[in-house]
Amino acid sequence: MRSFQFTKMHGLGNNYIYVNMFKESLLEEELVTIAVKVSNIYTGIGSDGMILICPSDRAAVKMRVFNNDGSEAKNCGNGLRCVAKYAYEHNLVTDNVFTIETLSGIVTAEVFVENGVVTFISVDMGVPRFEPASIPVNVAGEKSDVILPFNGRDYFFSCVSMGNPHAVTLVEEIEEAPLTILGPVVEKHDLFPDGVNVEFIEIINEHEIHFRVWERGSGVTQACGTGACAAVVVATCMEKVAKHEEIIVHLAGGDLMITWTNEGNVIMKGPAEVICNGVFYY
Ligand SMILES: N[C@@H](CCC[C@H](N)C(=O)O)C(=O)O
Repeated sequence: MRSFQFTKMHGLGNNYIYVNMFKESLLEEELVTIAVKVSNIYTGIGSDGMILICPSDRAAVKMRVFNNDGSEAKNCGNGLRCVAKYAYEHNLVTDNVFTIETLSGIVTAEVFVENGVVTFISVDMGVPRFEPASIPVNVAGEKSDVILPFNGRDYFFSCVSMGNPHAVTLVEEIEEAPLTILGPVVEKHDLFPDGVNVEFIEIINEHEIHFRVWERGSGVTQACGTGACAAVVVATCMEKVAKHEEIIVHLAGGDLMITWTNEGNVIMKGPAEVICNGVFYY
């Protein structure tokens, strides 16, 4: 039987099994199976997926993200904050500001430290992309908006890439959003050849929104960092929230602070927590 050491961490309840690939050596061809195994709540550890913290020749560290169905994603906002905390607290980096490579590019993270413990993290998530091919979404023309009829009602989804694909729709009452019914239908809709993360948002005022997510490859989660960024970008384009100001996104697991800056980058700020450390046998 083989084994590896892991740390389970969460960002606002969005929890992953983190593996330090500076020390561990998992076989590439087994990563999908291992991600599914560790995520299983009955026979594994139980998580939204698995995240590898790897050496990088382009940045201080590299993050690889696997959803709990084994699919690999190109980005993860809550994962980035947890990776930043782990990297700083395990001396993989020495500065408070450092870069993290993802499959969708390199981002910069800043950690805020109290008594050697990282309590808060800010990540420059880069520039959102709207072109249909960059999401990808199968629509003609330049606009990435789609209307999906469901249960006698038309849902208008604005699509945006934050390195991974998002479809965001506005609802009147967040508690009434058909998260578990419409979420999986949109996630696997033919319009989205790579699948999509599905977000429902309710505008509270020009500085606050409610947010619920159905994540591609993981289903309902407590929070989605890239989804919160996408939500603020879409709400800004619809002129529902203040432009270039910090917006508080209320997720099921807590709050994220998101700013779509004048320069075009999206800044995400929020916490990250360690749950436990252990050894996984497989
Ligand atoms: N929870 C993440 C996003 C994880 C990947 C996503 N499910 C995908 O497949 O793109 C976040 O915090 O951004």
